[in-house]
Amino acid sequence: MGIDVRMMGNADCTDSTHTQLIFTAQGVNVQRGEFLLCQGVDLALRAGDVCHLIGENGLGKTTLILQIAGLLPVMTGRITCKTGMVYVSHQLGISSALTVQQNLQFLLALHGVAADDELISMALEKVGLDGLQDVPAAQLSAGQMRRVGLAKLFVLTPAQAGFWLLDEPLTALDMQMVDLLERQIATFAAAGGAVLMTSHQAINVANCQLDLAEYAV
Ligand SMILES: Nc1ncnc2c1ncn2[C@@H]1O[C@H](COP(=O)(O)OP(=O)(O)OP(=O)(O)O)[C@@H](O)[C@H]1O
Repeated sequence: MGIDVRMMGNADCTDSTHTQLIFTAQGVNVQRGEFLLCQGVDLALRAGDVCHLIGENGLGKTTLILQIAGLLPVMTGRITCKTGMVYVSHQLGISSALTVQQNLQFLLALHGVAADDELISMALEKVGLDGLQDVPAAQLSAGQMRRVGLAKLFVLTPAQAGFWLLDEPLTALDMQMVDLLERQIATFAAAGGAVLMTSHQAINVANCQLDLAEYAV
């Protein structure tokens, strides 16, 4: 991949080649309602950073991602993001009633991007869904469903959304797609984007990691 893997301190990926600060979490408590999972999480990501969020099952990785995405409240601490955000999760966002093409049109519309058929065709081809654009998502395999969500990452530019928040993006993907996605992440980071992603697999393109175990209560 031509990318250095540098496992560095949790709080700040300061070795990034870019200096522009994109995302910060300061003293954030990871919690579901009253149930506190992790305390005082700090993270600073600059343009070019790809951060691997790790921790054992149930520690709160998805919960923190949902808090960052604004889908769960941040009761303690502060999160700032200086750019548009793309959130990809295996649980949310794809409607089984809509076709592949309609789903992607909808996902792009959420980011204020016009449904350009040529752009969508290009993205679907990239993620190996060409020919399936008129198929209802209900008829897709788990891996194909994942690819619909990931197609967003092949359409939006860092200028449109410079922060990617990816929850288990590699789950259910074959090795070829994992390789393609890692290359896309590396390209995005090199173009000035920043990424925070969970995965129980190693991520070759990560340059830092956030270990939630260090903040567990
Ligand atoms: N919808 C929910 N309502 C209430 N509690 C939940 C809900 N989803 C998860 N939890 C609880 O919150 C805790 C953290 O879950 P979370 O999904 O954030 O963990 P995780 O680190 O992402 O785990 P995994 O590696 O298994 O995906 C768990 O103890 C879980 O029981």
